[in-house]
Amino acid sequence: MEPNLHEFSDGTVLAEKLADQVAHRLAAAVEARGEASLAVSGGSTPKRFFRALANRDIDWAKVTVTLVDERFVPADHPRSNHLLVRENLLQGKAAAAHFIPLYHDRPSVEEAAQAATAAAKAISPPFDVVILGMGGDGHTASFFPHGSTLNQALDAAGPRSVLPMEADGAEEPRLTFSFSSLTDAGMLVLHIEGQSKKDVLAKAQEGTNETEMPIRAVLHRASSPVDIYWAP
Ligand SMILES: O=C1O[C@H](COP(=O)(O)O)[C@@H](O)[C@H](O)[C@H]1O
Repeated sequence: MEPNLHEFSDGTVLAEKLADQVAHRLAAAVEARGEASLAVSGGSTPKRFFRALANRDIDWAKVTVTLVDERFVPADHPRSNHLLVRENLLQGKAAAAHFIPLYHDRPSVEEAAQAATAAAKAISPPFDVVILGMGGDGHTASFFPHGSTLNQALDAAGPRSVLPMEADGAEEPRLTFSFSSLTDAGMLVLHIEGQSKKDVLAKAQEGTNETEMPIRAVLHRASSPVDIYWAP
């Protein structure tokens, strides 16, 4: 299934449109099932989108928010994805949402991943909405090129779980939801900005080696359609 590319004039317009679509999807899930789930990325790209979404008028108390991946650092660390979400998404109306962190204070990232897998069982699969990002090296979530558990993480037949991940390009050990946890979401979005990310996307779409560019796994074999949101 070919991804659908949605292009916007700038990041502010993109943030508002994406917030509209996500809010609509979450509200529909709340209406249908009495609850909704949203898994978001960290990094530098999603901040404007988070701020736009936080103002949307939905029943946030019935929404569970988590991260697609996390750095193995406490929630007050400047590189924590949880900190980014707390300061930009879990604000205003969205402060009523329930947040499930991936970071757990454990002696090793492997033990933290086990704790995160157990905590994530509170969310009924599949996620209603998953928002992925992409690094300049072609990583998404914490599926890093040549990552220590990459084969396991990208196994479509693997369990829904949170895995530890270490890689040269990752700075610190990571925690990441597995491919099977993320790619059957009701709404699966890849949110990228800037010409350099568009060039990385084009390179990813041309080739097939997932160890070099793990984003290819999502682009080529996600079971849900992938909507790419891009702005210059
Ligand atoms: O390390 C990470 O990076 C990617 C991309 O981040 P960006 O700063 O280039 O937008 C992000 O999607 C991921 O969640 C994060 O942990």
